[in-house]
Amino acid sequence: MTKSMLVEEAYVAQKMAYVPYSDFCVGAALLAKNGKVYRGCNIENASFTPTNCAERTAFFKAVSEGVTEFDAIAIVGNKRGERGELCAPCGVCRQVMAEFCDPEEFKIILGAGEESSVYTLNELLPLGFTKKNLD
Ligand SMILES: O=c1ccn([C@H]2C[C@H](O)[C@@H](CO)O2)c(=O)[nH]1
Ligand SMILES: [Zn+2]
Repeated sequence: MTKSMLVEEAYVAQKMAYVPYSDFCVGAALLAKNGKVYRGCNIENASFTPTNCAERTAFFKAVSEGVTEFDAIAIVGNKRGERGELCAPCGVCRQVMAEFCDPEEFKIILGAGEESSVYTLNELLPLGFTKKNLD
């Protein structure tokens, strides 16, 4: 599974975004260590706060099927009809990543068209609070 293949999977996921309030469509494709890809889209709600980001949709699909080890996630996001800019994960999604992913090994791939940038969790969530703090 190459970087660009995973970004393409994120674009497939983005098509399912349920976004009647923001019109901001996000897709994520989470690559598990077992080789499976879990796709997620954002799902909004009239009550706003129940909205789930694409990244967490992908994580919760995987974890709810017993899969908890991951290599990478690709994320794409843009307003409907606009050309994609890089879409970085929100703080809540970074925290969910920190629960399951190695801060240096897990790759966060932000895609926009043919372009992509890769980050580690340590770069996007420095000094994070994790289960290590509870030991
Ligand atoms: O990384 C992000 C950032 C935002 N959103 C969603 C939440 C909401 O539906 C819309 C606007 O914030 O985008 C995501 O899914 N992932
Ligand atoms: Zn989020």
